[in-house]
Amino acid sequence: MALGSSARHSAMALFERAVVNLVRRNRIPAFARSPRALVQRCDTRWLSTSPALRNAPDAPNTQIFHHVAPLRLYRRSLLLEDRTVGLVPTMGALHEGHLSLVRHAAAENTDVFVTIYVNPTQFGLNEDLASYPKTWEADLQMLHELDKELGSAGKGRVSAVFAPSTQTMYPTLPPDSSIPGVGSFVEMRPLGQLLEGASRPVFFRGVATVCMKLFNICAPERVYFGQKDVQQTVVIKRLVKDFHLNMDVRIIPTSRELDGLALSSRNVYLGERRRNAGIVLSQALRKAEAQYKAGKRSRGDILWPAVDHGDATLLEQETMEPSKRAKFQVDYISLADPDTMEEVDQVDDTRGAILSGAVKMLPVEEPQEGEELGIGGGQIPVRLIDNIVLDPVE
Ligand SMILES: Nc1ncnc2c1ncn2[C@@H]1O[C@H](COP(=O)(O)OP(=O)(O)OP(=O)(O)O)[C@@H](O)[C@H]1O
Ligand SMILES: CC(C)(CO)[C@@H](O)C(=O)[O-]
Ligand code: BAL
Repeated sequence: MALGSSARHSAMALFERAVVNLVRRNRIPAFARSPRALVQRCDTRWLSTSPALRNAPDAPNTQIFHHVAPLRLYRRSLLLEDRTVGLVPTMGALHEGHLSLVRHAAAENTDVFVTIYVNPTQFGLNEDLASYPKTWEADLQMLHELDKELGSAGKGRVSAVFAPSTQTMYPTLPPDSSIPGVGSFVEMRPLGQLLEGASRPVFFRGVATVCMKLFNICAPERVYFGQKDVQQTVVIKRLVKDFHLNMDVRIIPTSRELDGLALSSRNVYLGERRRNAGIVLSQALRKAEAQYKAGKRSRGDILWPAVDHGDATLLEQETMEPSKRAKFQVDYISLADPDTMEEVDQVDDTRGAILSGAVKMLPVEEPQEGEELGIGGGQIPVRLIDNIVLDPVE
């Protein structure tokens, strides 16, 4: 008999409670208390369905979860075995940057949970939610390959992928992306309204809210975030501190292309012309960093070469033929305090600072026959962000 979705959820909750009670009262035999045995009855999917194959060293090891109850059950069973969980939240469309987070998580934990969920509440009403890249099968394949590699290296394994629906993540529907927004949200003010938050007003409300949910569901010992999204890392650290969340936050260095462009899921929309021009941001930030390394501490001294480089590159593009150029808008170049992301006039040597920037790559003009234009034919505007940490000086 098919159950309706709320009946299924209640059944799952009852099942979970029953199992936990049995485990507490020691009524579940040892073999059945293994994480795998416990979740096999739930609606999870293995990358391999054969138990014999799963036990081989390079066998598919990762379970896919779409619902909260079975994942919680699995998490609790890991706890009973003194295993630790490192959580890597993502929006999918995985690339080497994401894999680097997983590798770091596997080096410090017995089990890595990767979440794949394109969270609607962090996208404003006019942002690119609808066109955000979705590459589910390729993502699973990448995680599977990485898990095999981790298995042979004797590291922690990618034991769970959590890919919930929006109904699961937002039980009180619908999720709202409007300002001020109706729903249950976590917000950090003014931190979430600065820089990225100024251009994407609901972004950090959505990020903090969905991460709070993911943290509550997965109960990890450690959470892993990329340095590329620096303001997001500050928001997450604040979330963990202000809400007394019992987990450590790890920040992993930005993975880059050889020329310095930060890897990003949205890069697939750039195409060759915009990709070549998009390097302007990382170049500009490097110029400002060089000033800091040369002993400059005032805002003007540090930032002017970055702003100058942006202006000069833009001018260069504007004087090219429309069929060759890639125009962009600089949203901001910032020099900010590492804990508050508020702009600073002078860098305090004991605190250091964050150099960051955002540019919007505009749709390409006069696309050419045979030109590599990226997904969307070069017509989807692409927001690029990047940053450099200016370390405190001893
Ligand atoms: N180049 C990178 N190096 C290190 N971490 C990264 C990199 N790109 C993304 N991450 C991290 O991966 C996690 C998931 O990010 P997300 O799925 O949004 O990918 P993304 O590449 O940042 O996509 P987007 O195009 O939305 O910026 C975040 O913690 C993010 O900071
Ligand atoms: C942290 C995150 C997964 C929340 O949706 C997202 O903002 C991201 O991928 O950086
Ligand atoms: N990596 C941040 C997710 C976003 O841009 O929505």
